[in-house]
Amino acid sequence: MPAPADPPPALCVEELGVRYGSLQALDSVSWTVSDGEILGIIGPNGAGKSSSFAAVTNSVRRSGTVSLYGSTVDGVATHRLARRGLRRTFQQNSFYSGLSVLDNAAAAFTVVDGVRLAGSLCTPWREVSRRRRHRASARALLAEFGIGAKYQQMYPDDIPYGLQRCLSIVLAFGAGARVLLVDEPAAGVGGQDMQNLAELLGELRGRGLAVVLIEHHMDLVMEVVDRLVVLDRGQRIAYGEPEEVQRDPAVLEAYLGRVA
Ligand SMILES: Nc1ncnc2c1ncn2[C@@H]1O[C@H](COP(=O)(O)OP(=O)(O)OP(=O)(O)O)[C@@H](O)[C@H]1O
Repeated sequence: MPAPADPPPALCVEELGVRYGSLQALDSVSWTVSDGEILGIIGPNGAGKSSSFAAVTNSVRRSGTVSLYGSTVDGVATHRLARRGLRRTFQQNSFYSGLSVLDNAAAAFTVVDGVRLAGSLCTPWREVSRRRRHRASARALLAEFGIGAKYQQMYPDDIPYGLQRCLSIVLAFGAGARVLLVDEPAAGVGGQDMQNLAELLGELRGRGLAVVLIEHHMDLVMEVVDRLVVLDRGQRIAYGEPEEVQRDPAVLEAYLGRVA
């Protein structure tokens, strides 16, 4: 009997290209990430890291093919990809700033469950119990990730910045991410906050998420990633295990050498 085929990777990116006018921001870049794995994308400023996320989520015009769990998602709208579990966080936090941390988290569960306008009008009591359920799930999610009652009642902008960065990731998880693209979570954080981020990303990997991490802080990258893609001027110049990539002369020249 033939051996069963390996399952497809969570996300498979093939020959991704992005062009802004005359600038080739990304040129035929390929990589994969699997469930329970963290893939890092690094590279100097302007290398094409954020464009990679924009391309994968179909928020810019791009060439190449992207497959989610074996199904091509070329041309699928960004919000539909999110509903299918491909979600991203941004360099800037994007909370509902007029809602408490708890209500932001409850909104994530509403996203998963869907908004039911007809239900709200015709069976409002069901809607009330649905909202109560979402708040209970939100409270449990936040508590599970160490965001206690004290912070849950506050506005996101009023909680410590390091916690805001973790909250973005927790909300994306709560909203149903199976493949999570995390864009520079450690920008502006340090010390214990950086360690908390590393633990959070490791926790999500342990829960089977496929995580793609763009990050400039090399200590965080080297602590958490399983594999690395290195970009420079839109080209993939290295791809592999962190230790191997770290020794690659092209990487030392293009990126690590400039950091040291
Ligand atoms: N919307 C845009 N229009 C035109 N050029 C853009 C646009 N977005 C990015 N670029 C350019 O494309 C190139 C790649 O940008 P990108 O933001 O993907 O790089 P990056 O690796 O994420 O950089 P950084 O580390 O500074 O965030 C850069 O030269 C950038 O100036």
